[in-house]
Amino acid sequence: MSQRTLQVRVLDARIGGEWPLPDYATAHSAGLDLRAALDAPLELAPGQAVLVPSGLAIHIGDPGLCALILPRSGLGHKHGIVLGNGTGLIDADYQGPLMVSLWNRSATAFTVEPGDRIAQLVLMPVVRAALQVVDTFEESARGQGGFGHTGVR
Ligand SMILES: O=c1ccn([C@H]2C[C@H](O)[C@@H](COP(=O)(O)OP(=O)(O)OP(=O)(O)O)O2)c(=O)[nH]1
Ligand SMILES: [Mg+2]
Repeated sequence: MSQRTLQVRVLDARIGGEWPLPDYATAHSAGLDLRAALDAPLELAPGQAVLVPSGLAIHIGDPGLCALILPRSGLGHKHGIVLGNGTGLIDADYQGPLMVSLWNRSATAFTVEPGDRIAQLVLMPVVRAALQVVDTFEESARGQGGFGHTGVR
């Protein structure tokens, strides 16, 4: 396991007070659960997306890292509560409030309570590309085949 320190600013005093600072739920969990720093319950209508503050700001400060915000599988599968942006990408130089775009993709309204764990943050390595323009590629076995060209079985 690799571990880094991560600078975090607590923007909502309930974090570290009535709600714990994000932590890994089990010894090998990859994600830190983020909470909804809401003042009141939030009802998400079917199809609605709302930007929810996490109450935190992070500064990764290392161009070799980023963070991803991912849905929680239970909320996503059982209740259709996923992310309005698919996946949130947090750049290493971002210092603003960490926000979670919560999207109710289901046909049923869903209520998020203040302090609910709504998404998870995963720190990831980044390899940045230096683009090299070429006229042709050395041909690979796959070539231009894609989008299911290998079939299903
Ligand atoms: O779910 C998310 C996604 C992004 N961000 C913050 C961190 C990220 O570094 C910044 C910009 O995100 P991104 O580059 O994905 O959005 P953009 O629409 O391209 O905005 P920008 O023009 O600011 O880069 O917004 C969040 O707080 N939550
Ligand atoms: Mg951007």
